[in-house]
Amino acid sequence: MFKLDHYQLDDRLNDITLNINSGEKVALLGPSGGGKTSLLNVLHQQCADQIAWCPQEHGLVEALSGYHNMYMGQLDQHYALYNLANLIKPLAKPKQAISELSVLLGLDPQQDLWKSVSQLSGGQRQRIGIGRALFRQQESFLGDEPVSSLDPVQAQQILELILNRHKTVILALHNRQQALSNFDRIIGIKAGRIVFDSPAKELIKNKYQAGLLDSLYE
Ligand SMILES: Nc1ncnc2c1ncn2[C@@H]1O[C@H](COP(=O)(O)OP(=O)(O)OP(=O)(O)O)[C@@H](O)[C@H]1O
Repeated sequence: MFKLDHYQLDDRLNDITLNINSGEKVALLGPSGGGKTSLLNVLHQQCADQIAWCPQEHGLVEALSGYHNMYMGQLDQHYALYNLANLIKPLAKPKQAISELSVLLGLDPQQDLWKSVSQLSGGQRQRIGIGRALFRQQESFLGDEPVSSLDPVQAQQILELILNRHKTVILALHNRQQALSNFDRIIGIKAGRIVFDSPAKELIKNKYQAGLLDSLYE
């Protein structure tokens, strides 16, 4: 589904060979500046219109409400006139769907959805960005540290929501434990190279493999 063969991107990514199949749940781990975002961007570009995409910089429109920012996830799936009508007065169907989604994200559908996003906290904005990606309703979700601003309980709930709603998930994460306990496959990236690509269970039970994970951050 996602395939790279000795891929090079200036000095950001070096000799990346990678195959991620439909149905895989993959976490990208590595130090800051290691290349996780660069890799996600390249994978996203391979089939952008079929992906629920949650970048680190959410690119929310500050002046618009949380509702309208979440709706943007489906902007390319509707006619311009439908989008315009919904901008002027939220339409019943997306309003219902986005309200339900906001509850699952721990947002108040009466309050938080209707403030302009410039009035929301960092964690609330992050959840609006996740909501926009979820609202795309695609089989694959790609996200760059999507739960980094959330408390551990909420982060876990939202990770599960993302994992349960998508067949294929690829997330860059900073939290090793979140990666090991929720994902099947872990890819370690450092200085633009893949340092290891391993089943999570091997990293947990095999001492040599666990050492690889430690060395990623040394
Ligand atoms: N647009 C760009 N043009 C050139 N180099 C870039 C660009 N964006 C990032 N880089 C460089 O590429 C390298 C990898 O950055 P990248 O953002 O992919 O890492 P990361 O693992 O996602 O880091 P973080 O965890 O801090 O988000 C870094 O050295 C960074 O300075």
